[in-house]
Amino acid sequence: MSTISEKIFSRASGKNAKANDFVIADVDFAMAHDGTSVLAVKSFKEMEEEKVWNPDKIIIPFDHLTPANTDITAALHHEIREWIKEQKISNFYDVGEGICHQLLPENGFALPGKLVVGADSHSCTYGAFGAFGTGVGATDMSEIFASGKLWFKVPESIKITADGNFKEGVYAKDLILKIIGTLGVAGATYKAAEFYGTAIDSMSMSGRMTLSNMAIEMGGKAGIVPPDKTTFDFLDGIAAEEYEPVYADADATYSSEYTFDVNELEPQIASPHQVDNVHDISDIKPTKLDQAFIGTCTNGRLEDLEVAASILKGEKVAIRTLIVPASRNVLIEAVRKGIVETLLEAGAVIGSPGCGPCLGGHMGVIGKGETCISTANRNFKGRMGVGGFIYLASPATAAASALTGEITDPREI
Ligand SMILES: CC(C)[C@H](C(=O)O)[C@@H](O)C(=O)O
Ligand code: SF4
Repeated sequence: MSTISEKIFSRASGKNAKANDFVIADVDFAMAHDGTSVLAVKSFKEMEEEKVWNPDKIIIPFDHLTPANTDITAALHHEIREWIKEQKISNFYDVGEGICHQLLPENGFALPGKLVVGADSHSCTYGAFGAFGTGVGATDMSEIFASGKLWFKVPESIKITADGNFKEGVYAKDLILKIIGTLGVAGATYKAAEFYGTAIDSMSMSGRMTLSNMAIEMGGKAGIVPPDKTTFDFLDGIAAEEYEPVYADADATYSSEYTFDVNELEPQIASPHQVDNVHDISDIKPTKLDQAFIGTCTNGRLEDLEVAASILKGEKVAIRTLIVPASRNVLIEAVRKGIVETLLEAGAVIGSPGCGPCLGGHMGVIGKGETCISTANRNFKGRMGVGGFIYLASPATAAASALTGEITDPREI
C-alpha cells in the first residue's frame, strides 16, 4: 500500500519509508547549475571536504546566465569550471548546451525509480520519467556533493487524474495551468503529485515534462508520471544507467484526489503576478503586449517550437518575439526541420539555448510598464524586469499573440 514516492524513498534509504517519516537517502544523481553551483561549491569548500562523493553522479550545466552577461558572471563561471576540472566532474555542460532540466532528460539521467536532486526548484521536471525529482538549496547540495546523501521528510502524495482528449489548440501547458489555478499556489505544499488518466497516457514526454515542471508552482515537492512505453521508448539507448520502474500500489494512501476533464479544457492564461491567477482565455479582456517569449524548461522543446512555427509560418510578428530553444539538440533539430528559418522569416529573434530572460537575468528582459506573454512557469512581480507584467501561456497562445500584439486565442488565428 505504498505510493511511488514511498517506494523510491524506501529503496534509497534502505528502510520501509512511509509518508512523514524522516529518512537519510542515497541520491542517484545530483545537479547544480551556474546559478547555484557557486554557493554549493563555496559551502563544500567550507566543509573542508577534499573530494566529491562520486564525480560521475554530479551534473553541472551552465544555463542561467549564459553566455556570461557581465564580468562578474564570467569570473564565477571561470571559478566553477576550475573546480569541475579539479574534481573531475564528468557531466559538465558549458554555455550553449541548454537548460539543466532539458539536459538531464536528454542525457538519460532522469530515470524511473531514481532519486534525482537538483539545486533548482524546477528539478521536479524529472518526475515526468517516474523519478522522484526535487529541488534543494545550495548548502543541501554541498552535503550531497560530499556524501551522496541527504535527509528528507517523505512526502504525502496527492492523486491528480486527467481524462479525455485535448481539443485543437489546447496543450499540456493549459492543463497544468488549470490544475494550479484550481489547487492554488499552496495547494500541494510539500506533497508529491502523481498524475494519472487517459490525457496523461496519450501525452508525449515533452508534454509530461511541461506538466511535472510546474508541480512546484502549487508547492509540490515532486510531480510524478508513472513510466510507460512512451517513457521507455524515450530512454531507449540514452539511459545513463539501469533502472527499475516503480508504481504505486492499488491501495496506496493519497491525502487528496482531484479529477480534470480535458475534453472541456480551453487555452489558459496565468495573469500577473501569481501563477494561480489562471483564467480561460475567453475570460481575458483585451490585453496589449510588448513582447512574446517562447522558451524555458517548461516550453522550449522541439514540439513547442514546432507549434509556434506552424502558427507563424508565412506571417509577420507584430511585437518583439524572442525564441530560446531549451537545448543545443532542440536547436539543431529545429534548424534541420526548417523551423528556425520559419521563425526568423516571421521576424522572431532566436537566442542561444539556456534560460534566456526567464528570470530576468539578460537577453530579453522587459522594461517598466511593459507586458510579456511567456511560455515560462513563473509570472512573479519583477521576474523578467522591474515594473513588468508577465502572462503565462502555451507556445501556441504565445505565438498567436505575437502575430496580433495582444493576448489571442490560438484557435482564432
Ligand atoms: C536560480 C534558481 C535558483 C531558480 C530556481 O531554483 O528555480 C531559477 O531557476 C528560477 O526558475 O527561478
Ligand atoms: S528556464 Fe527559467 S524556470 Fe527553468 S531553470 Fe531556467 S530560470 Fe528556472
